[in-house]
Order: sequence, then structure tokens, then C-alpha cells
Amino acid sequence: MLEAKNLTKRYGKHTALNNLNLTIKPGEIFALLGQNGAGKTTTINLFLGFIEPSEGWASIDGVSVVEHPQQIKQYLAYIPETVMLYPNLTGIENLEYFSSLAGFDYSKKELGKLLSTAGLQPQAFEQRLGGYSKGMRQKVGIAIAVAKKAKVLLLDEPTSGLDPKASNEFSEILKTLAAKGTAILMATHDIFRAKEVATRIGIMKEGNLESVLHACDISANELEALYLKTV
Ligand SMILES: Nc1ncnc2c1ncn2[C@@H]1O[C@H](COP(=O)(O)OP(=O)(O)OP(=O)(O)O)[C@@H](O)[C@H]1O
Repeated sequence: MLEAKNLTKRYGKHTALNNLNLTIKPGEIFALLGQNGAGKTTTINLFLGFIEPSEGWASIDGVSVVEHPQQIKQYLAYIPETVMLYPNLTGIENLEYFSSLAGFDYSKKELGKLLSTAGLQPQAFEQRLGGYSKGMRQKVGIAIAVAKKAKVLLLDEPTSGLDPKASNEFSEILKTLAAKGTAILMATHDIFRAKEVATRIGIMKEGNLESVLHACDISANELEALYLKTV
């Protein structure tokens, strides 16, 4: 479970995130929408412990991000817009390396199964990452998250630049992970993808979480209209 309580980040006089109160339960996919500079990445970076809050706190399963940064790293997986992996290693070698860093020792067969579950085609397993498409790299990122048994998945613009098919596959994988109990927070500019994949959607403006909706209560067109009205 992800929790933010009065979470605030200021840079000098500028408030990047203002008094965020948010709980994301296991099995939930929460999509954060908002214009450039709304505070989406700041929110994710506070959960990751990349930056410290000015006020309030962020926690994962009740464990404070600021007080227990090492413990938090075991709980979460992060998929940025471009997943950073080793281009000279193959898909399976990257997965092996990153899961061993997290303390897991998988057999080749288990690693292959993890990559398959993330949607990667078997012929790509032994190919170097340098030749992978963005969608393929995202799948290795997902496989790493599953290999780490991450309770929480943080994603920053994960589908930007993916073609519609890859983006759709990615959404399906997120839904499968959520169904297994992962709590997912995803920052995105893609209103339609947010409506399609998320259980709840938050719209941010100038550091404030202006509204939170259940995806099932609103059509994509209504969401777009509300978004445009809010930002
Ligand atoms: N290191 C920093 N120093 C000063 N201001 C910062 C810093 N990082 C972010 N900001 C400011 O905080 C605000 C929120 O930025 P943030 O990156 O969270 O927005 P965002 O919603 O993720 O935008 P985008 O969609 O462009 O990624 C912006 O006004 C940004 O300029």
C-alpha cells in the first residue's frame, strides 16, 4: 500500500507538490494526470526517496520512505519513461543481474518464464538489449518488478512513445500485476490509456490534486472534458 500524508515539496518559494493526501491499496492502479509541471514526477520521486519532502510523509506498507530508504527499495519497482538497462547484456542477463541485486537467484528457466509473463517473445531473450524496441525494454522492466516481488510499482509516462499495440499489451500486463495484489501509481499524459487501465484517476494542477475519480464512473470523453476544464 502507498500512502501520502500532507506530502509537500517546495523548491524555494515554488510549491511543486502541495499537501497531497493519497492512499493506493494493493490491486489498485492509480493514474495521475496533469499538464507539464503539475507535480506528477515530484510525487513519484518522493515515493522513490529520490527527493525529501518539505512537509508530510510518504510510506509504503506503513514504512516511511525517508526513515527506511533501504527497506523501501526492496518493496518497490520503478519504471521510468525509458527503462535504463545494460545494452550489451541480453534480456535474460539484464533480468538475472537486476534480480540478483534484489537478492533473488533464479534459474535460466525461471528467468525465461518471468520474461514470457511480461510479454517478451522467447526469440528476444538472448538478444542484446541495445537492439530492443522501447516496448521490449519496458517488458524487461516489468519482468524485473515481478522478479523482485515488488509490492508497489511506480511508473512515469510508461507508455509514451509506445505504439498502440505495445501500449495496449503494457496495460494488460499492469492489470495482471494489479490483480495479483500490486499497488500501482502511474503518471501519464494519456487520458484514454488512464481511463482504460486505471481503477482511479487523479487530476493534478500546479502541485494540487484537484480531483480523484473512479475510472468506472466516467467515460473517456467525460474524463477528457473534466481534464481540460481542470487544467
Ligand atoms: N529540482 C527542481 N528544482 C526546482 N524546481 C523543480 C525541480 N524539480 C521540479 N521542479 C518544479 O516542480 C514543478 C513540478 O514538476 P514535475 O516534474 O513534478 O511536473 P510533472 O507533472 O511531472 O511534469 P511533466 O509532465 O513535464 O513530467 C514544476 O514547476 C517544476 O519546474
